[in-house]
Amino acid sequence: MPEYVKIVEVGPRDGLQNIKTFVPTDVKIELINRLSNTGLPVVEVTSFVSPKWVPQMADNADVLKGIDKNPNVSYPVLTPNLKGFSSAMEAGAKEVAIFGAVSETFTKKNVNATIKDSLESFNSLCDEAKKLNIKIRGYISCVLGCPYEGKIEPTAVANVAKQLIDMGCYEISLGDTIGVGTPGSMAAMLKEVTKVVPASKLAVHCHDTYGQALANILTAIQMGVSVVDASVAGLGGCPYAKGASGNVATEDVVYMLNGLNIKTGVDLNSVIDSAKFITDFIGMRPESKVTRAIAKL
Ligand SMILES: CC(C)(COP(=O)([O-])OP(=O)([O-])OC[C@H]1O[C@@H](n2cnc3c(N)ncnc32)[C@H](O)[C@@H]1OP(=O)([O-])[O-])[C@@H](O)C(=O)NCCC(=O)NCCSC(=O)C[C@@](C)(O)CC(=O)[O-]
Repeated sequence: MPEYVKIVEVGPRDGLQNIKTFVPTDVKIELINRLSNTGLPVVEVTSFVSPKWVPQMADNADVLKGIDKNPNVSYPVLTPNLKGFSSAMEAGAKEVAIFGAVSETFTKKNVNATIKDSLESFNSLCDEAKKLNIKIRGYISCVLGCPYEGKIEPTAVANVAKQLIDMGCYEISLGDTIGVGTPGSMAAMLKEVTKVVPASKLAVHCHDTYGQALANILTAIQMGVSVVDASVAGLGGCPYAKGASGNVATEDVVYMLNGLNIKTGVDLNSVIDSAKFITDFIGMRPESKVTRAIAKL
């Protein structure tokens, strides 16, 4: 087991992107500022995607420019293409994330391209990013199952992961986009992917649709993965993945890792306060069982 696990907070982006009512820019900024003071090392801020496709992220530049940048925190943003990349650069991004998938149908629905074309487009984006010394994180969606195509072969995940690493991604986040994985399928997928990309360059990004996220994360950690994506209050879901529900809650991941004596640097109570802040605003109960138990909600 690792001594330290890096938690990548995706709530302000993945958590909010699927919420239909527009969350005002100042609320997004306040959420990110609060999360930045919890000890989280990475807070994904927003996406520079088409506002027609994801209206909730239309204020991307204002959010990125408006937050108080904590020098101990990285603030990546999603960029689907060169247009998004150049807007992200204008707004001062220092790290970007590209997002591929292993399912043709999902890729068409999510970025309106084939897998091949989307990877070619990401390759051009990576060339630009490397010229500017911008760090690039790579996502792969549907690694344990696709809402449209069902079962996904681990070798297909390994193939895309290798291509993203070769493009210059420093880390690949493996997304169980619709939360259908189990410790069994997670282990089988990681066994294949680690043949071509070392576990030290992998992260897991688990949605909790079937209640398997913590078990899947523990499996990944036991196999050498030490980066875990999570979303405050368990908010989240890709708008282009039918049936996607929230990400694993950051509070639940921190609680589990605390119990394993694995350091995260994250203060659980501060994350719970951030979870209450955003769920009070949205008018929902936090999905996190830890927050519900501790805050008696
Ligand atoms: C990729 C596109 C843009 C293609 O969308 P398209 O419609 O094929 O794009 P296009 O190139 O034909 O352009 C159409 C219009 O969009 C504009 N446009 C084009 N690009 C941009 C941009 N970057 N920013 C702003 N505007 C843009 C472009 O200028 C044009 O404007 P118009 O002339 O009609 O006024 C679109 O499909 C898109 O934005 N998709 C993003 C979908 C998305 O954000 N999904 C959620 C994130 S992925 C996820 O959640 C999964 C993850 C990462 O969490 C991991 C997991 O859980 O699996």
